[in-house]
Amino acid sequence: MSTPRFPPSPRRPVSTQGPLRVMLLENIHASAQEMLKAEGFEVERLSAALKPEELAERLKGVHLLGIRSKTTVPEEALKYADDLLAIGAFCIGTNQIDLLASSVHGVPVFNAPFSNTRSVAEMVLAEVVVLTRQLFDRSREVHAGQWRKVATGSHEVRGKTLGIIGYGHIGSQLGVLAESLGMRVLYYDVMTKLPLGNSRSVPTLNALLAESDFVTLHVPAMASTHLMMGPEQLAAMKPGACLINASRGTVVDIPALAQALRSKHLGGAAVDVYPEEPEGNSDGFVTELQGLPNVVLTPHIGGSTEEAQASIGKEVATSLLKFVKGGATTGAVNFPNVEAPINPGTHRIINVHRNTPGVLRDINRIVSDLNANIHAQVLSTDANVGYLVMDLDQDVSRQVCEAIAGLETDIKTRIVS
Ligand SMILES: NC(=O)c1ccc[n+]([C@@H]2O[C@H](COP(=O)([O-])OP(=O)(O)OC[C@H]3O[C@@H](n4cnc5c(N)ncnc54)[C@H](O)[C@@H]3O)[C@@H](O)[C@H]2O)c1
Ligand SMILES: O=C(O)[C@H](O)COP(=O)(O)O
Repeated sequence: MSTPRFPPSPRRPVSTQGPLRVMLLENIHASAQEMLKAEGFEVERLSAALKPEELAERLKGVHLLGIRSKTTVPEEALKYADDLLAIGAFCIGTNQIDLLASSVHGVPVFNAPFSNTRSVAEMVLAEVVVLTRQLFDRSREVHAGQWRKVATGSHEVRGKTLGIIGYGHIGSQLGVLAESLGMRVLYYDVMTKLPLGNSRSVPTLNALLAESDFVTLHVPAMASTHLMMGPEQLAAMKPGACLINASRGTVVDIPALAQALRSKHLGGAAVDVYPEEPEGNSDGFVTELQGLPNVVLTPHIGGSTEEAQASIGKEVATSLLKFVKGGATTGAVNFPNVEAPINPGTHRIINVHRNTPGVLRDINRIVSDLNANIHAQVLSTDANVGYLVMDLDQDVSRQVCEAIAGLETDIKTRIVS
């Protein structure tokens, strides 16, 4: 766990006068833009990711940032983003964002934990059939005018074993779908998970690799999953088995996979995610897996369906709006979760501070010295920050807000009126 590096206290509330500025990157669905525009926000929507240096430059004056899996948000980019209120990750993974730095800069991160999971599960199931029938290779041959009608090496999926690594939202849905095709489903997870249908958990990764005709990865990118499928694990797979990775590119050792395919130890692979991916659609792409037989390569499209993207757009825009308008942090992945009902006729102060003893005492002293009446006050803390939502009489709220922002422990304070 790295040590938090708090930014210098701003000594002023975040200005939310005038329309809030929103920057949406990576072709985020128009549904998000429409919802945010309808609130009077100024929305800029770009089709590709930005490199960290450019992001840092363009974040100045931006209140809300929307990204997907390609935009890396390092601490450097947050340093000068004084007005940034929140980040929306319009996807599941949040490994591309420095979550600790975001938290200590007072910036909650919201994602969409479920909305594209069905799309991934459907694509992986299709790939199981495509790989076992070598459909891509046969199709490529016919496109090239070659007629090669063969049954050798082609199989039904009925009765075959699907091994799922990571039995979370995607893995468990995939298991149910695979059983409908008559597959036997095994899974390996570091957590105890309820087996759905007839699926069965196995105690170790090796046990799963030894029994599966298809191995599919559905784990998050984290230190413990980094290169979890390396030469040893690939060698432990059944001869002729196929590997599918639609999780994160860091999970599979690509040179080792290429070698296992070239040596014909594995019968095929479908790969959707790569250790390094291009920022946008106009960039070129090279991987060692290109040109290998029975290898399906897709450009990180597991969650890219119209249904999933429209739903993610609405889901994350809703979280951002609830945070901007009422300070709700429910679902934020790096922040204490607080949601307080709106008190009509009051002004709401939203404050993020360093979690050190005595901050609430200092804040309440300010309120008391200014003779303000508190209508509601909710505080929640985590190891690094405290998050306070407080409803006050309207006549003194601005003075209270200025005074709280002047505290040594202040990270980010604003008023919603
Ligand atoms: N290709 C795409 O477009 C696409 C789309 C959506 C999600 N994803 C990726 O898929 C990942 C999984 O998504 P999800 O919604 O199923 O996540 P989830 O959090 O619901 O499930 C992940 C599961 O992995 C398990 N796990 C963690 N470490 C493990 C380990 N070392 N070994 C075995 N199991 C482990 C967890 O306990 C959990 O059950 C996401 O984190 C994201 O990176 C990719
Ligand atoms: O984390 C995710 O949800 C997936 O990897 C999809 O990412 P994308 O929205 O960048 O396609």
